[in-house]
Amino acid sequence: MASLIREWTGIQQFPSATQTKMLELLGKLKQENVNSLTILVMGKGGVGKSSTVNSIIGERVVAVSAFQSEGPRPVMVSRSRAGFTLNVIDTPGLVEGGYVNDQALEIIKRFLLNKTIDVLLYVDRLDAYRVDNLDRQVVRAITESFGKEIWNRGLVVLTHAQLSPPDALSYEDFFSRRSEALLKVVRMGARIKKQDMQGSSIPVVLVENSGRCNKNDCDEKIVPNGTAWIPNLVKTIAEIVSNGSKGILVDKKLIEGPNPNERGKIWIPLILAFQYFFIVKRIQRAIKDDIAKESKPAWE
Ligand SMILES: Nc1nc2c(ncn2[C@@H]2O[C@H](COP(=O)(O)OP(=O)(O)OP(=O)(O)O)[C@@H](O)[C@H]2O)c(=O)[nH]1
Repeated sequence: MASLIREWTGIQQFPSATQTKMLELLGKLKQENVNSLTILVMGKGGVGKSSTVNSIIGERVVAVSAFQSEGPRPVMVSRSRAGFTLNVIDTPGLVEGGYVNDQALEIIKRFLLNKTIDVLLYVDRLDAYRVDNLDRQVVRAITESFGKEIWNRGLVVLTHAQLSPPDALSYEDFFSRRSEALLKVVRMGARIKKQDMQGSSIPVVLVENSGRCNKNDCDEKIVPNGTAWIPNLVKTIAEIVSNGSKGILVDKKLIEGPNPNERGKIWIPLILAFQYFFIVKRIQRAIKDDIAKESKPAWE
């Protein structure tokens, strides 16, 4: 890949418990002959995509802003550690002025040309209470760009995970309702039936990018259910890579979609044969019959 690959020094910023788990997971992947991973991060604007990229890499590699981000994106950050290369691609928000930003999608697709997406992180916020038609359209746009199969390699990331649920709901209840609602939208937008999913359904992972994130005794950042979220996210990514589905190679054909001139070409000989046997032949026969019936021309 044409980007600059740097040593993954950010990993040393993690507490040692996290480092150990991460290196173990990378080791396992290497045992399965996976020496590099390309993770695509997508979602609406302001949901925490760039912050999540920074959290995974352990460095401030992409600009984060409470308002609309101005840093150039898509951008691919590549880091290598002990013979393993991690590529994370941050992308611009997919919604602009209440609509799916098709132009951003086009730019993302072209940026990905000849790359293989190993895992898609579809990012949204945990602290949102509704899903709407726009969410479905965003998922549909991703599906139309990369094919339904991308969701076999997809995982939903819910940021802002350190929240107190409203209406006396327990954290687990709130999380399961929010994830179910989002997964339903993803299945609808991707037009996938539950039974069509390879293996189990799309995993949902909690993320808290804030510096004020709670920590456990080992100094690891935890979400309110007690999970150390960085190793958990990496573990889920590793599970997706090993789930038996294939990564998505973004080639020219995928980017340009089916050639409209090719569409329906296969039917042309069939239609011609149908016309010949059922229309031309019939008319010919009718004319012949007509001639045979008439003894004297009508004009005489
Ligand atoms: N509390 C909290 N804030 C977060 C979290 N993730 C992101 N933020 C904040 O949300 C704002 C937007 O975050 P970004 O990472 O820039 O979001 P983005 O999806 O890349 O946004 P766009 O650049 O608009 O596409 C920033 O102010 C972040 O500090 C999180 O998990 N918890």
